[in-house]
Amino acid sequence: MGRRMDPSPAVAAADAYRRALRTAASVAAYAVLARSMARELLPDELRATARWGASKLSARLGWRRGELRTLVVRSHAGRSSAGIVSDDNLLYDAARTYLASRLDPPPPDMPRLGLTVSKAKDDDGGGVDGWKTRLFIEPGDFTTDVFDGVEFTWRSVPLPDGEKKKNAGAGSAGGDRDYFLELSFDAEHTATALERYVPFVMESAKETKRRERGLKICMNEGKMWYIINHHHPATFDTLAMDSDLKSSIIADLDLFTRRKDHYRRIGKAWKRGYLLYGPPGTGKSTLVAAMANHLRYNIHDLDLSHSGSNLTLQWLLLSIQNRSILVIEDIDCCCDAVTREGRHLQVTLSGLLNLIDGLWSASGDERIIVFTTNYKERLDAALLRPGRMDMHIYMGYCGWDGTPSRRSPTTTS
Ligand SMILES: Nc1ncnc2c1ncn2[C@@H]1O[C@H](COP(=O)(O)OP(=O)(O)OP(=O)(O)O)[C@@H](O)[C@H]1O
Repeated sequence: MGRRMDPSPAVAAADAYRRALRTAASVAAYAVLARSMARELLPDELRATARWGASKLSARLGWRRGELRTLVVRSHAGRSSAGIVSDDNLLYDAARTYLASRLDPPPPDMPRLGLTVSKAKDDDGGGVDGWKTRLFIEPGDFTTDVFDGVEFTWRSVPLPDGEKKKNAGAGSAGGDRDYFLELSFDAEHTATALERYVPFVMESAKETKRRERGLKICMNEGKMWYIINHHHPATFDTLAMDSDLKSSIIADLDLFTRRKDHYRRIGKAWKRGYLLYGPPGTGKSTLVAAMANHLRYNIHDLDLSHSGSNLTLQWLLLSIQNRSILVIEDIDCCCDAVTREGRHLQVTLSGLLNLIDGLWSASGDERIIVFTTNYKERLDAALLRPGRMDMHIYMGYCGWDGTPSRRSPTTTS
């Protein structure tokens, strides 16, 4: 007679649940049991899918699985004792940006949407650079979003008339503040909402704003940066370059932007250096423009012959904002050179490198420095030593068939 094997704990649990399900008297009891069963028997991914399916089903059947929790997201972060509205609520603006990107293209089940067309202002609020459209939920309406298998409902709620007055003039969004947002979800997912979904909304909005940002190119004269709009059409798609090399540069840039915590952890300034070298006219400046367009970073094109002393240079470097590319072209000949007026430059290469590694690195985040040269072999050893420029990229002429010549990039750190 064969020996009966003991069932595994999972099989035993499944049998016990099946028996209980058969005898469950009510729909509510069935739902509670099914949820416990899923929690114990399903792997994480399946559980998320099951949760999503269950929430869809419950929405269709009109019954709620659990208690509904609603977070109220107002346009301002609080109110002083005098009743005056205080700082902007960053989540409110981020949620509007995030929802606008989710509503474009408009979902078929939302026949009515709000639309605004506004001037696309440059970052510094200065010049106007075209216009942008934005879709949003009309007051009284709602939209749902599924994140990690959990359903989140965003509802736009009009402010009571009395509150509208108090809000008038607060912050930059004007009439947008005549309503607030409600974020509702099953109360059991409160931790997911606060710890994962809200940060996700904030990050997504940040990314959208980054993509919409108008770019600048800044050129120096004395202590000043002169700023013009940057509309260079070059992108990685238009750049003629070996495809593997191109992909490795894009991957390197993308990794850099995501590694804030990594740089903090290892105690290094969040910056990355690229040395572009190769004959004249092979696309080094074009590559810088493509990098700026890809990252949505401003370019600071530093001409050392216009920067005077180390002190002026220090001033210039310190006034560069985060998310910028600092470019110094023809680095082989711009230090220790002579200006057009015949004066010797007071900037030395070691002074420049010290400033970049020291003060400049300590004064900001997420910055890229690019040196270009036609003659890598003429460069000072201090510039080529490992860790100084993180990636050395050769830009060569195209071959007869139009394929660019290639050398593997060298990564020095
Ligand atoms: N690889 C390339 N892909 C696309 N366009 C290119 C490429 N190389 C050169 N060009 C075009 O040739 C012109 C000169 O290119 P660019 O100024 O970028 O070269 P460079 O290497 O920076 O030159 P220099 O060393 O003299 O500064 C630009 O108009 C650019 O559009």
